[in-house]
Amino acid sequence: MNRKHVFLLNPAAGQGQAIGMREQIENISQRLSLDTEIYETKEELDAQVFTSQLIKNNDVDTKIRLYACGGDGTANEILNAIIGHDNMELAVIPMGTGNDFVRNFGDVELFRNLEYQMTADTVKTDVIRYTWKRQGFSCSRYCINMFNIGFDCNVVEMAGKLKKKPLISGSMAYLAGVAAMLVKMKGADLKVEFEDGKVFDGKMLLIAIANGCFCGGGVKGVPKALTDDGFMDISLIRKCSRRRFIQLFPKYAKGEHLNAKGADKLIIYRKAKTLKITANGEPFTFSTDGELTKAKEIEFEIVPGAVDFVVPQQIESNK
Ligand SMILES: Nc1ncnc2c1ncn2[C@@H]1O[C@H](COP(=O)(O)OP(=O)(O)OP(=O)(O)O)[C@@H](O)[C@H]1O
Repeated sequence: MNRKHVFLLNPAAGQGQAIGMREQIENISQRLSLDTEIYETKEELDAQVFTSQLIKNNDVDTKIRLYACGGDGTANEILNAIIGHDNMELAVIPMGTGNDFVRNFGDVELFRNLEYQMTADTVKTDVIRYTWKRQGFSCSRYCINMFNIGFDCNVVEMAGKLKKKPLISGSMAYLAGVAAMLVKMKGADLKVEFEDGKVFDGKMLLIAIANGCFCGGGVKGVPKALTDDGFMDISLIRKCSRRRFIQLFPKYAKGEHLNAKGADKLIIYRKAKTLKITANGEPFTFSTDGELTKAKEIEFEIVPGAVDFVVPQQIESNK
């Protein structure tokens, strides 16, 4: 089978570092005699549109490795084009702000090594399908890393606004977003229906529905999530005082909050294959792999082993 390597560079991700990769990609491709194409995304959803077109024009004997050179948002767009198609592999070169999905596979720096990426094997990775109504029509899309609603989602929203200001980097914007949201402590008011019939109905600080553990640039908010166990992990933190959450936050960031004192009363943590969330009132904002949407009701379902994901390993040097 033939093999092609297609790099999608997102100039809007992180600090725009993806654009600087062009020369390095060309040099390595030449040295390893690889069939390579480079494409610079032009706008939101362009990575998905370009990939769909590529799949349409592909012959059945060519395997394509697609490299999301950006953050989780770029990877999400490629995922939504390749899902259900044979001979497609997803690689992520972390050049975004948070780069949270690759953190599930160890050293982020390994993912920045192009040669490792171009020669690595893939692993089967689960994804989460979600269905919601847009202008009366039912839509389904896929998430590779995490959904956030409430506190974490509000931080993403605030950080997105701050990032546009001059001299504020992505990580600074995220920290400022956390600070702003600690002042507001705005959560969400939702009905959460678990697959075993249990229901949580009311105000909460946040809920995360996760395939991977990390959000917000390394915050290990859903610490038991595994990308290949056939389950999504659901972490719900009940409404609590600012003081209580500030106490908990250092543990939350490190993924040590589930064993903290009083955590059993504050946190509902479950593994599940399906889940339904409905707004008690106005539609709520949710973040999918860091991108924001509004919905009144969403249904989630795990799709086990849906993607061949490239996991680079250190290559032993001969020197
Ligand atoms: N040329 C472009 N101009 C503006 N936006 C673009 C362009 N190309 C892609 N995008 C959009 O940029 C957005 C951000 O990309 P991405 O999520 O990969 O980076 P990030 O937000 O810095 O990283 P992370 O999600 O890991 O924090 C995506 O919504 C994508 O659709």
